[in-house]
Amino acid sequence: MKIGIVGYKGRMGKEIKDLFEEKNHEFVWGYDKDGEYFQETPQIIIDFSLPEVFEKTEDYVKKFNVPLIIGTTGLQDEQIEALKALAKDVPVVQSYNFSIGIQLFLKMVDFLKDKIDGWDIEIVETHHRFKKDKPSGTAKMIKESLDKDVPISSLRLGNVAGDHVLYMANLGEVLSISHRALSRRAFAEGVLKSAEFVTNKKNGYFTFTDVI
Ligand SMILES: NC(=O)C1=CN([C@@H]2O[C@H](COP(=O)(O)OP(=O)(O)OC[C@H]3O[C@@H](n4cnc5c(N)ncnc54)[C@H](OP(=O)(O)O)[C@@H]3O)[C@@H](O)[C@H]2O)C=CC1
Ligand SMILES: O=C(O)C1=N[C@H](C(=O)O)C[C@H](O)C1
Repeated sequence: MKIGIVGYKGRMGKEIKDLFEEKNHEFVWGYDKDGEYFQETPQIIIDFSLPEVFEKTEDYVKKFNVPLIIGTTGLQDEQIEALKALAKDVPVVQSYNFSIGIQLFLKMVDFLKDKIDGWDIEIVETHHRFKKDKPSGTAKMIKESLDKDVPISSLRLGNVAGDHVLYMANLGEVLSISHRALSRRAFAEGVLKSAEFVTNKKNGYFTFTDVI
């Protein structure tokens, strides 16, 4: 497929471009801080950038009338609503984490959440020093799936690709679930799966849970 990437010069943008090209897909369009790269109209747009770029992404998706895969974190509620509106016309896949491991993590949370009433529960996320948002989108997803207002601690250390730990403790024991992304490849592979997933869809709002 012919892909377009918003944030194509960034860490995730480059990882996604590399993986798609390894799989014989073609990078034909991009948008980044210094503007547009245009070789051809893309068949899909992938956005890993910043919430402030969202309106541009929205405009380009409408202009090209193509599916959107969006992994940018820190989106405002109105931007999620705008994505849902966009999904009436084109397929949209939105997730704050495109790794398989975090999907399994969320399933474990779903299994545990009504069994830990009265326990102390805390989320700790660790990311590279360049990450702009805090707490991570994934930590927010874990909190949301717990249906509880639990504290989140954020560490910004070196070049960590993405660690999330959920701690649960009563007076006698500590239980934890943890996930570590060893590189950004794990997220890029989820993006590729999502791009394949939307190829036969006309429209609709999906998360990565729907994809796997
Ligand atoms: N859902 C998931 O699985 C994952 C989500 N993410 C999220 O993806 C996003 C990108 O992460 P990452 O690649 O590490 O970040 P980067 O900062 O490396 O990439 C973002 C890119 O967007 C560019 N950019 C900044 N401002 C603008 C602008 N106004 N217009 C156009 N482009 C702009 C940046 O340029 P410049 O560098 O010059 O500022 C950069 O090239 C983040 O929100 C992150 O949390 C990350 C990993 C996995
Ligand atoms: O910015 C990152 O790097 C990451 N961001 C996502 C998040 O905020 O949860 C996903 C992953 O942990 C890497």
